[in-house]
Amino acid sequence: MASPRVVLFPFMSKGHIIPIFDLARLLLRSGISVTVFTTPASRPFFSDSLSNTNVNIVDIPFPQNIEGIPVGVESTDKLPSMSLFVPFASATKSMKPNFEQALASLSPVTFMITDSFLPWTLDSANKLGIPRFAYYGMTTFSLSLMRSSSDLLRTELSDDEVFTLPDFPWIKLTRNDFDSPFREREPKGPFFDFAMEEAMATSKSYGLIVNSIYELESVYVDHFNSKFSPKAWCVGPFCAATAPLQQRLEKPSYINWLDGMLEQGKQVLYVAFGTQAELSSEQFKEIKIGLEKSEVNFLWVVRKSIDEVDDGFENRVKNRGLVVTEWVDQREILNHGSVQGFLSHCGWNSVVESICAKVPILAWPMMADQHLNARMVVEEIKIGLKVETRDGSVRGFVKCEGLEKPIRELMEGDKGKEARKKVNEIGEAAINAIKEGGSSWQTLNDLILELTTRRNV
Ligand SMILES: O=c1ccn([C@@H]2O[C@H](COP(=O)(O)OP(=O)(O)O[C@H]3O[C@H](CO)[C@@H](O)[C@H](O)[C@H]3O)[C@@H](O)[C@H]2O)c(=O)[nH]1
Repeated sequence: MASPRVVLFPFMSKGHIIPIFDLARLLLRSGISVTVFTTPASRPFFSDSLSNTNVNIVDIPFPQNIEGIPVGVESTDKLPSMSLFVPFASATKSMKPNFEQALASLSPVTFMITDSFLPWTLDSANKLGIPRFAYYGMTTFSLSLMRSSSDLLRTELSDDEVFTLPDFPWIKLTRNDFDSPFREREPKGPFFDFAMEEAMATSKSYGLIVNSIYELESVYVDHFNSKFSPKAWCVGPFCAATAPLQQRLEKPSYINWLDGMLEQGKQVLYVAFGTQAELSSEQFKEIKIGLEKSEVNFLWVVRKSIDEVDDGFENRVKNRGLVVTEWVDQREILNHGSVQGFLSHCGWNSVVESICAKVPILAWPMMADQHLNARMVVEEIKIGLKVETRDGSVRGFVKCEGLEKPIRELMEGDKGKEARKKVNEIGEAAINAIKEGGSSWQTLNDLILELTTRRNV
């Protein structure tokens, strides 16, 4: 009998594509044939990352002539501004005819996992009688809190007024923990309409795939699955299925730099804010001062032009700090022996990667689900500390002092030590979850069995 075939279709954003590469590896390991959909400009990224696998890669043209979006931009990290997200995401709808044509030409597809940001793929799945799972880059912790808070957020609560939820009385939340437009009293606008379309398609899908681990958020997985549908399946951490590093002639210079730090017995703070967060110039300046004053060794990946950094800063910190403007292998950095802390925006992939590398986090959430992820990191699973905002509010400006103190605490203080101990324990459990007999391994097997039996009925 031919092996089951699964179709994967990530949204065109690095934070959504990268975990799907690892999910493909997890599925291959379970004897599944995998086809991944992408667009021509992203194809090289796919074929490089999946080169040592037999994943079938299909590219379909990305829509052209979308107002405001430069020609050739096929991934959100290349957008001139995140304000173009909705036109970009909405434009993907016109890929539907090509997607359906390619889908129909594949051998029978057992099920498909498509990004929740591609809600129109549900219709394609239904037309061809294929069960669709929506991939959410979020935790069930965030999903449960978002859904359970929606009524309270429609009341007169002020932005930083603390409230709790009857089902989770131990978590203190504020309106500011939720991103716009969801935190508004009367949410509306193009992004809200898009999110409603996404939620509607998800509610009619077969299930939700979550890049998390049952043990990490069992209360929230159980809550979600008892109150909402469709069912959320935690089959992560995907990154623990990552391919071993390939042989290479030369190491990137930042790895050589980290090697040097390790040889001198020095600990390094890794600083990176993902692919989407937009930092103001004022905020950028405070980071430089905070890093300089903290006196720790650091590797900072910036998405801004070097000119904004190059005011003598690099020269002043040259013996202990490295600023990198290129795309880096974040996992290799996090797993480097010298890296002992991560100043992170708490994008969910970064959190999972830090957990698997057993590196404690200094949380500085900026947008999307990041504030809720930061609550999970600091208050729920206690694997990190938080930067301090000037006025103590959730979204306040962070002055250099609000960075300097917690950076030192994370790298050298008792609270950092506790967080490091906790991340070691949780990291070990997370890595074990996808091994034979682990919770995610079992959940994925159950899912495959349910779907293959269903198809054979
Ligand atoms: O130079 C770089 C920069 C990033 N990465 C990788 O890119 C991914 C980034 O993902 P994430 O940390 O989640 O950040 P964002 O790209 O900003 O994530 C978006 O998507 C996430 C998943 O849905 C959300 O949790 C975030 O809030 C949202 O901003 C990670 O795998 C990183 O390892 C690299 O390997 N090299």
